Amino acid sequence: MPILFSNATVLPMTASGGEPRTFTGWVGTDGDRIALATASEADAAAFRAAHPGLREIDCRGKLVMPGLVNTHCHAAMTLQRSYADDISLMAWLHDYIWPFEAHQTPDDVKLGMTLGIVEMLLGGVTSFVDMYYFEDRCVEVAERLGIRALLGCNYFDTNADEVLPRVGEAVRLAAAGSGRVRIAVAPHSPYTVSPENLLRGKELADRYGLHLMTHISETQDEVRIVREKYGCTSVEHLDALGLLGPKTIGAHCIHVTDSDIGTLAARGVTVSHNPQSNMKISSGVAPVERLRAAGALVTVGTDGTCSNNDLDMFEELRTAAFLQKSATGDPVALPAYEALRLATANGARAMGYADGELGVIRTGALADVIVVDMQKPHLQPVHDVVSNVVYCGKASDVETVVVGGRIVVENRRIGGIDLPELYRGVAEAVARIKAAE
Ligand SMILES: CSC[C@H]1O[C@@H](n2cnc3c(O)ncnc32)[C@H](O)[C@@H]1O
Ligand SMILES: [Zn+2]
Repeated sequence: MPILFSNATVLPMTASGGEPRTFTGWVGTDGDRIALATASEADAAAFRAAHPGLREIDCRGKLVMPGLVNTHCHAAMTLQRSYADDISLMAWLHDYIWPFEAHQTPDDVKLGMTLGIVEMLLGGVTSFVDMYYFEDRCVEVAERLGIRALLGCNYFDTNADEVLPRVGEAVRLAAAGSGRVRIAVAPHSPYTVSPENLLRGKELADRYGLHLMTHISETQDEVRIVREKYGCTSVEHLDALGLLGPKTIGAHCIHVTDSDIGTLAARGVTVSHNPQSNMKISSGVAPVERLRAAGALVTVGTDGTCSNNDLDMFEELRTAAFLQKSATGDPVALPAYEALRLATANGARAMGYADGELGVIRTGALADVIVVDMQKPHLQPVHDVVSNVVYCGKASDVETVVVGGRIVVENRRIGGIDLPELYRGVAEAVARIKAAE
């Protein structure tokens, strides 16, 4: 059903160039696309007349903007939220996360993924990039809840023979759905996956035309391990193997040399910056401003809820901006509009959408749109709407969410989801997994 958002403050965003002006007006959808973005009441009236039976949503005092794109996540790790805090990445993985994950069933992952997607949708995330296991369950949940997703089949050396032969099947499963959910190949990292298995993943990605995603240069420990094994940096290692290209998404990229930065930019790699996870695990600060200056495509992700510990992208992009200002000693670093662009238009590009096709509000773009209620104490007054969104916004300010022209959240409710039942199921699964450890 076509939708008309009326009397809204509209923040269109742009894929490149300067800031477009916000305007007061109307945004209309038809099918999965935006069919109207106008300040003209006459155009809105014509749209109404041409679309009898449309759903009109009064957005007085509200902001209509593109949905947020989370480019690095392990959504099913909601099961491990606050399970292992205040320790280093290596101890966290070896002593807590991997033992916990060893006892998870596909249905547990389905529950964790459901909780993660519910949290993201309610917080205005309309697209996400994920790396985890049991992709068939993840495809099923993403399709059911209506979010847009790029789901990476994660593997290590230990399970490459099990995961890689299933990639083709996952691709076919996703292709049979709505088109909003796609599959990617996801070797865990250059320190846990051998060159041979990295190349097997790359071969599959090329064969099916898929994205490839991995963790890159996340900690000093990684840098040391990779240098000891291969005599070079993680970026040099992956580049020598031919793994870096425009369809590669590298999470973190913290401990990178000037030459690595040049390589990431030259190859067109997406760098998913995950500031809260990096701060919490004390991994370091990614050189976002230097990456941007070199021309790299930088985006924002939350990482999993065991290292964050939530999936609030408003918080995340605020942290991204604050962290660059703090780390560089320059208050001008990563200004509000640029931070928001990382989490909208840049994220869309990272997922393979053409500039202007997603992550912006313009006629012809995919209709992934959110309505933010600005009638909140922390969002008033509005000297600058972008500043308010980036520096004051919260996931809980999102009222309505539309993905591909379909309403998936309305008045902060997701149809067909019984939240108390979901929380009970999650608690039971977690209790069983912990008892088995
Ligand atoms: C790649 S998902 C599968 C695998 O990776 C683990 N993991 C989650 N977050 C991180 C991170 O920030 N760095 C390294 N590994 C991570 C996750 O628990 C799964 O085992
Ligand atoms: Zn991660």
